[in-house]
Amino acid sequence: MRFHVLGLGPIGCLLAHHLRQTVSNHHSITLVHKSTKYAANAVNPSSRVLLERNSIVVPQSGFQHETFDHKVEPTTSKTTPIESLIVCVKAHHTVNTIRALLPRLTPDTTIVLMQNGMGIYEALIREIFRNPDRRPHFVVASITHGAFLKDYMHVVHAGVGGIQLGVVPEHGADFEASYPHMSLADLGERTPRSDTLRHTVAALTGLAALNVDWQSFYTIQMALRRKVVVNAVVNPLTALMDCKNGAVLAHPSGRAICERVCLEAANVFRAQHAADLRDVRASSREHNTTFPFQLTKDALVQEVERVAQVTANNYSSMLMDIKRGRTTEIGFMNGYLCDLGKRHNVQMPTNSLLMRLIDLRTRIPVHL
Ligand SMILES: CC(C)(CO)C(=O)C(=O)O
Repeated sequence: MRFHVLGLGPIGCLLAHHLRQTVSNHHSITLVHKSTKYAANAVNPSSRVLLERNSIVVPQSGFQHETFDHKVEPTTSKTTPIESLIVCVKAHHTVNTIRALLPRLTPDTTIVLMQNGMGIYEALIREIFRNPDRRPHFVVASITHGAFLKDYMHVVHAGVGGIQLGVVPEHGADFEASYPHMSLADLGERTPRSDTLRHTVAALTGLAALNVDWQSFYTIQMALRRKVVVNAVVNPLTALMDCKNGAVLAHPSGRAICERVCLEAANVFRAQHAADLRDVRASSREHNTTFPFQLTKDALVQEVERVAQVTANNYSSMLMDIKRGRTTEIGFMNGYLCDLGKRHNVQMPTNSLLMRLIDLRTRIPVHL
């Protein structure tokens, strides 16, 4: 089996390190670097992926390296098909990077989406994998680990959380059939196509140190929706105020904004749930008719409070992006919620204002 890790930010390094530690050396793990400069340093025999926890640094070697630059086509020498692609690039780079790797992706490939935000899978389906019969398998994940890069390929695992992953249902296959007792046998009869999915799920769920759970797609969707709301509050507020996550809800104004974002999110999730119910009734499939409590405004506010507290000492990824002059993932956070609002005719004034403020913040160079 050939694993490729695309994007060597904190989560990419964390996963690559634990994968190499866990899976046998018969399986190759290739790190796909964003530029030749980084790849050239990485192929140096002394180069390692460094994982730091509680000030102890553990080096990990045994990787292959490739270059990837989302502005250029991959070179023709790198033509081997990719079996398992673990995508850890920023949400807004995903479509471009995957498009450039397209000659190496087949319907047998399994793609794991590990990013912050929502709407990435939908963008890939809309813009690249339009034909359902030629689509790779997709796995989506929600991650609650806290990690940051100290240096290139040196990740600090600052807060131990977990990874929940779910297989995106595709026509003809219901991967949730036996939930909650899912096993690899539920991934269908053994074919080259189902094997990449089976090996990917087995490898990821084997990463004990990262607390990886395989969940039903419904559970993952719920986790992702709750996480996107947390990000829609914490990320823009910390980026605008230049503060750590713990500070945003410490003042009544921050709490008031949080309440507004959560109310708008709960309203749009409710509208989406009602629309799903109408579709399901029309198709006479079974569906849970009750709106999930976890997506109500109060439950969302509680979740934002919980995460802001657990990650109180962290700098959000959006604040770091702004400090480094990089594009933020706001389009896949508040932007995702606003798009959902448009689709279901729900007003989203606070989310849309936060988007505009972040846009302004990235255009006006302020020295933080
Ligand atoms: C949960 C949170 C806010 C933790 O920092 C995060 O996911 C991010 O920074 O993007």
